[in-house]
Amino acid sequence: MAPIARLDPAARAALPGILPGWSLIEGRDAIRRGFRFRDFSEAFGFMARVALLAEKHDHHPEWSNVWNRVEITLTTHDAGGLSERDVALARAIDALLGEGGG
Ligand SMILES: C[C@H](O)[C@H](O)[C@H]1CNC2=NC(N)=NC(=O)C2=N1
Repeated sequence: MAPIARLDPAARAALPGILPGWSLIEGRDAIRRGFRFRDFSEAFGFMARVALLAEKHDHHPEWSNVWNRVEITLTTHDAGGLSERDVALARAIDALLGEGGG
């Protein structure tokens, strides 16, 4: 299997424009976004939908949930940092919420 390429500097610089809701994590080649819902049921429903997306992408989040909050961190373990897989999954997650348009 071909190795997964990490994002090059130009792709990295473009991230804020492509994924405005996501932030680069200090000291780690990863992006993070926090989500807040009405209650646990809505948060967990969102997580279930993200889980299906993750399986479809064969790319899986690091995440946590506290009642109505979900925090998702994306990085590519097989690449040792950010790759296009993270960008694709982040965009798909944003699209679940009706954001990002394409
Ligand atoms: C074998 C399988 O395709 C890999 O282990 C996938 C699974 N999900 C993954 N998810 C993430 N976030 N990074 C990976 O490198 C990764 N690799």
